[in-house]
Amino acid sequence: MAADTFAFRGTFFHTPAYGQLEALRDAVVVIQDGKIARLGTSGDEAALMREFGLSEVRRLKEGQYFVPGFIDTHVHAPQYKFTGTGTDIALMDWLKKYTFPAEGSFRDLDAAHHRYALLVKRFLANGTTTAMYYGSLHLEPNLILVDTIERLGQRAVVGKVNMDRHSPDDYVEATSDGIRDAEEFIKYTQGKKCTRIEPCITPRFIPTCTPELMKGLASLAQKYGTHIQSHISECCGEVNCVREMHPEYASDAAVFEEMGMLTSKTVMAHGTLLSDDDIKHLASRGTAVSHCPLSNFFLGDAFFKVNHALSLGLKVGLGTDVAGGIQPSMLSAQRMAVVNSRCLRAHKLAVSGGTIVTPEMEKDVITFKEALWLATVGGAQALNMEDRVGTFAVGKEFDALLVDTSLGGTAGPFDVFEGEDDLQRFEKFINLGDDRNLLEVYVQGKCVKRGDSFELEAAILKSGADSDRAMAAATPAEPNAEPTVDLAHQPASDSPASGEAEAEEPAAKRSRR
Ligand SMILES: O=c1[nH]c(=O)c2nc[nH]c2[nH]1
Ligand SMILES: [Zn+2]
Repeated sequence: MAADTFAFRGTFFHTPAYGQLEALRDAVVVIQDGKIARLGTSGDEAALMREFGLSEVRRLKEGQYFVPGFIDTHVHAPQYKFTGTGTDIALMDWLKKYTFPAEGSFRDLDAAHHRYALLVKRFLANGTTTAMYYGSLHLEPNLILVDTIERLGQRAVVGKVNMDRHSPDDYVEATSDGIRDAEEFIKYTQGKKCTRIEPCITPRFIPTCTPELMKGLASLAQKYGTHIQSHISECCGEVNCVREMHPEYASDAAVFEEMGMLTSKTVMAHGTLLSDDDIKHLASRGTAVSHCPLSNFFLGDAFFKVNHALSLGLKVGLGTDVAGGIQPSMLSAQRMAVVNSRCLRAHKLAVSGGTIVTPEMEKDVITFKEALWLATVGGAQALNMEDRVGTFAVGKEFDALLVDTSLGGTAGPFDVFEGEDDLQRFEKFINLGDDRNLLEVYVQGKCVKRGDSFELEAAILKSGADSDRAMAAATPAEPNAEPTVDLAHQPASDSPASGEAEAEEPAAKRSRR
């Protein structure tokens, strides 16, 4: 048996169609070279073992299931630092007060290294096998983010943030520098030839980007075939600001269209204030929206209507939008998507002033099955990865979570009672589960997290190769003080005393020697 060929027998849950939860029971799945090579039934087991030279097929225990890995289509990597705080103000002030200072502090590359290791581990532990990340403005911390993702085994689309106006003096770039650094970031990321990691063009949002910058970035996206991400029609403050800045365009979508930003590899976050015409326009370009329900509750001012957008042909994925969204978990995002849809129904009823729930009101409601589809297939579509991930099918890469629903009592987040079938157990996991239920996390057929161990990093550590780097990453120093970066007065090459991580020389520094 080839070392990279193995098989499982058990129940695999996935959502091949919107709202359809399929349980492949007593299935035998053979994984070879990271991909699903065969998907059979228990009756095929002996033949599959012979065909692939397998000496064993691992059987899942009762209450254990596989589900496709979750795909988070919108995360601000540096904002993980303040997730769970700063929830008191609207977007434009929130950016100034919390976000820009936090992102700027990643100029301290040791801190960046330490924080990004914690971020990627947290997301993998919560079952996010693929993430579309916003990085920060400065080039070097973004290279560290890419290195960290590579080392820990996550699949990701990563962008260096660009912003050349209406930004703080110490967190802004000249247009030409921004385009140059974005290109350097793309080359660095593509140069790794890591099939799990793809670069992305990332103009922060229209208010902080000149047309010249956006057009230059769109050319780069075309030249290198990259993804694009930004924010669109996200809240009243942003939309009103864009209308003032660009009275010649009817909407954010019209601005992005003119800048060449709407492609079939573009993901726009939020879209709560998109008109039907905008949605149809995005759909005609193959552009997706990342629905970020929890963040929309805090910063978005309005509901994104998932079912309505899908009915207009839009691609829709799900995002945590850390840190506008305060929970770094796609299980939480799924629950919030359901709650969002129920709020929409309640809102329509309230507006009607009556006590009759009409079929029209019901149309917006989604269940956990639709939410799971958004977190897997919808995300895969948004990232143009549908042929690779999102469901269990022959030829797809094995990105999967081994879920255990049998942790009872205080060892787990929920209890299972007599007579509950596997569908009920699985629904409990989606609605109540957390990282404790995730025994193993697979990306491209590799177990990247098992129990408390991050397996790729542990292997580097064990092999002794690059051991200083692996050691530092495996045991990051705990922060004991706020970094004292004063971006207004400190040159980029300075290393401010941060007290966070001191052990490792940042990979980006070394890689550029
Ligand atoms: O939720 C958000 N988070 C951000 O960082 C951001 N920047 C622009 N618009 C944004 N929205
Ligand atoms: Zn965002």
